[in-house]
Amino acid sequence: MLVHAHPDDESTGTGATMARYANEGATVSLVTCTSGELGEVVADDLAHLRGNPDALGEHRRGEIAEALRELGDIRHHWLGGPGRFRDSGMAGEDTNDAAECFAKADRDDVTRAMVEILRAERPHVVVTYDDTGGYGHPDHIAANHALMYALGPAADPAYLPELGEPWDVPKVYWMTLPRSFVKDVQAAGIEGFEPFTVPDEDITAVLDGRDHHAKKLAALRTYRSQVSLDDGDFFATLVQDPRFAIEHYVLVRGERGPGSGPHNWENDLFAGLD
Ligand SMILES: CC(=O)N[C@H]1[C@@H](O[C@@H]2[C@H](O)[C@H](O)[C@@H](O)[C@H](O)[C@H]2O)O[C@H](CO)[C@@H](O)[C@@H]1O
Ligand SMILES: [Zn+2]
Repeated sequence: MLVHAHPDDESTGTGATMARYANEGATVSLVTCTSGELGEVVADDLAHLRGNPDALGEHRRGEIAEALRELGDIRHHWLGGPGRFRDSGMAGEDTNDAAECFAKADRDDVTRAMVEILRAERPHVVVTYDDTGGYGHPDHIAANHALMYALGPAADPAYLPELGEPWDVPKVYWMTLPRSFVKDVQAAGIEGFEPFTVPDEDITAVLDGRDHHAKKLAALRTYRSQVSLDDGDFFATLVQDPRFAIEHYVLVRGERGPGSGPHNWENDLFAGLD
């Protein structure tokens, strides 16, 4: 199970991982916390969505449905239901304080909604952002908190038993990028990734999803409101590189399974589970 903040985050950060496990017949579920109502609309033929959060949210809900079909058989949940928690906007924007935004949502409401999904899906592995949200977006940080604060209650038989049988998630990973990745892409002229990386020795798992790079690209292409892969900017250049389908994780809960290479990286998130 993967927990992401906005439509398109799942494909950008973990699309190849999702495609690999869906291809292998594993049960892959996704929790998206907001519909991304405040995103910048990059496609001029979608200009009518600019300044119309409800319309953009509805449009992005359609985009993610199409994107997930490109990745494989993915079970999709909106945290609290579609539109329940709304996009908080980029860090520092006034919208970060809007009553209905995800970053300001009531902790009990968020935990209840996440526990309901955790107990329904009973995932052996859960993936989300690190506690910086990857790049500091309030909704990404809130998504990390939504999962991490729900792990205890989900496993507690005394917590809202009406939400289902308790479930203790065996393994949790946070997504990240190794510092070596930056050196690789800098050689290709792609700058700006350094702040979002960790030392290679801090990585615990690497999923080489290059066999699924095409699916990751196809999923990203469905997000026309947010992503243009043909404008030659650094992101468009990055995603075309097959190395973009190599996805890296740090284990933050559970036992590390067998690995390989100089840092003994796991190459399977289910490593060590029976
Ligand atoms: C990848 C991601 O998390 N995107 C978020 C982010 O989008 C950025 C935002 O629209 C900003 O104004 C742009 O300049 C930047 O290029 C975008 O990546 O924040 C949005 C608002 O919270 C969110 O909807 C989008 O999914
Ligand atoms: Zn996001």
